[in-house]
Amino acid sequence: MKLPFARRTARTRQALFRPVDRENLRWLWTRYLRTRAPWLLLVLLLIAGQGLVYQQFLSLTENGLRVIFEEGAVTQLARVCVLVFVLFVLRGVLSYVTPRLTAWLAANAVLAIRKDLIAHLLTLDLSWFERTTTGEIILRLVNQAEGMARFIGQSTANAVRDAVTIVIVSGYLIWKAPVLFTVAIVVIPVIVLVMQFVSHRIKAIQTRAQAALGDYMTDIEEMSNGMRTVKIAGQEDRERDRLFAASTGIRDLAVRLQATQALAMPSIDMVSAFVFVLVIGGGGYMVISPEYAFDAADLITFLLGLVILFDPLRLLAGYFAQLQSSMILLDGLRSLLRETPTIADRPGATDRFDPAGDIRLEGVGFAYDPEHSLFDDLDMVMPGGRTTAIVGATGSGKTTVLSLMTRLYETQAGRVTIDGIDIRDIRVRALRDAFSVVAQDIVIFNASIWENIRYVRPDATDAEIRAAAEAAEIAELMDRRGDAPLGPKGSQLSGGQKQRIAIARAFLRQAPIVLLDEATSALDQRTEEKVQTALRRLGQGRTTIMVAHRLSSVVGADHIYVMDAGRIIEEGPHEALMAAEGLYAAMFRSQKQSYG
Ligand SMILES: Nc1ncnc2c1ncn2[C@@H]1O[C@H](COP(=O)(O)OP(=O)(O)OP(=O)(O)O)[C@@H](O)[C@H]1O
Repeated sequence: MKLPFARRTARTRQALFRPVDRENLRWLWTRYLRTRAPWLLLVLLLIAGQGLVYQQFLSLTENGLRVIFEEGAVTQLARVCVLVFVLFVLRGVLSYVTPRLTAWLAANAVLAIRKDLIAHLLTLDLSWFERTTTGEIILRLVNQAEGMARFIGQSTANAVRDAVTIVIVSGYLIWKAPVLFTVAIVVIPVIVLVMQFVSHRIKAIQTRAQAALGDYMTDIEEMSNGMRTVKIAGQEDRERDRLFAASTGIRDLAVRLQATQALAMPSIDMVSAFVFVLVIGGGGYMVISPEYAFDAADLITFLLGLVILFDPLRLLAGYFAQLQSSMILLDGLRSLLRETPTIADRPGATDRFDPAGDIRLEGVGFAYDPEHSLFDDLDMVMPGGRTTAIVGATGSGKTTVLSLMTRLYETQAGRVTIDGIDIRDIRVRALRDAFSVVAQDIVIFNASIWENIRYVRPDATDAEIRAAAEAAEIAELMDRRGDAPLGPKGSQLSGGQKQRIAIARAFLRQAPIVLLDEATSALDQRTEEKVQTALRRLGQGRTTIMVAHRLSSVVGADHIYVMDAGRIIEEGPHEALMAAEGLYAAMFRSQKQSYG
């Protein structure tokens, strides 16, 4: 019978503070709190002051009672009353100053945590962002950081205050009546067991509650981003039901969490009632019995002491219950910081390379998902200063080639070189500075066209921005809209207008290598022709790599690669490919027939 119980206790005891919790707390302390140690010490002193106020109060009350019971001098009674009043004013002052100080300390610590999280987040690989939902990110940066502020600040300060009060008042009671106090604390093991049970459950519920909240935020983000599709497909009801279900899930978990946390306090209440019965009985007997030097004033003071202990004990129990939730939040924050970027500067990485040199893919192997490789042994050469085009069926890997060159993804075999230098030996910042990219997924911020173009080169002059806008055929719209923001994600612009902003950015950036991924696909034929001419001008003397479905736009390229399912199936200049009568020639003819 004994063994299973012992095992169970060992397991639950481990659950109260898991090794990871201890490690996380140590991290929180060394990284964010230790430097603030002098302030924390001051807080502790203020808190200890509050605890001492209670002890003094008890001692004064005892004196006051003696005056009443024994001597009956009114002046002495008045003195006691004044002192009690002064004590409570002092406590009032302390309980105003302490939270102000703790709130300030906590807010600063959380600001430091938030800054670290944001800075770390921006170092993570693109692939991490493609795996992680927006909800999970917001959850950490907003909710969990906020929760940490509460944990570090007010709740911990209060808990320390309560603990100090308990220690000081208990110390006083032990000194006054050790036997009676021993009777009172026999119930402590019961409290410990209840707390272990509660904390174990809270951790499990809080983990699920955090996941549910993250999913809910992701659902909201998806719904609001996809509103156009939702409305056209008439799926408002479905979205509503999805969000209702997610909200209901959160409600259920919140109720369960509160219910479990709330278990802590009534358990203390029940136990306290038992303690009072013991103390009134035992203490009363001691007063009545002549064997003990224990009078009515002693008993009343002791009972008052217990009453004073009662509230901090309840609050402390509540705090321990909350602490378990905070451990889950802390681990959530920590888990983000534990993510390490794989694409980072190698030791000794260089800034020195000639971006105008040839770009080569040598025996490149790559897979997004380990089960399905996309490239097995891919070789490509994009000569410096020339225009290379990559064409082929959708999903054949064209955009991925560009992603590997800019190190948004890392090759898993072989290497990519620029001017003969492995791009992994080049500093990531220096490598990316060498590229201007007009990608398929154009990011437009909710600012003016002007500001949107400037984004890629904040130090550009007004004249440079205007020239870029003119080259991209967007200057007229830019003037017309003035400072008006473009709506979230540029929702007030057409696809072609967004594309022209992206092209203007490429003009403004003036980087030595230009990557154009379906750069003009959304433009009408006349605008496309104008922009293409401008792009040819931009590409002069620069290495240009263009991905296009519309083959008419790659006719002028120096070299064309035709891709299929991650392999190069044909290559050469337009004329040679036409003469070869292969896939390219067939595609070109069929497009010519369709578009004229
Ligand atoms: N981030 C990603 N995670 C997982 N798989 C991806 C990712 N990006 C692309 N893929 C897959 O890799 C393959 C190649 O994609 P890629 O975007 O390179 O093709 P593409 O030739 O540029 O296509 P398109 O002409 O349609 O733009 C596709 O099968 C695609 O589903």
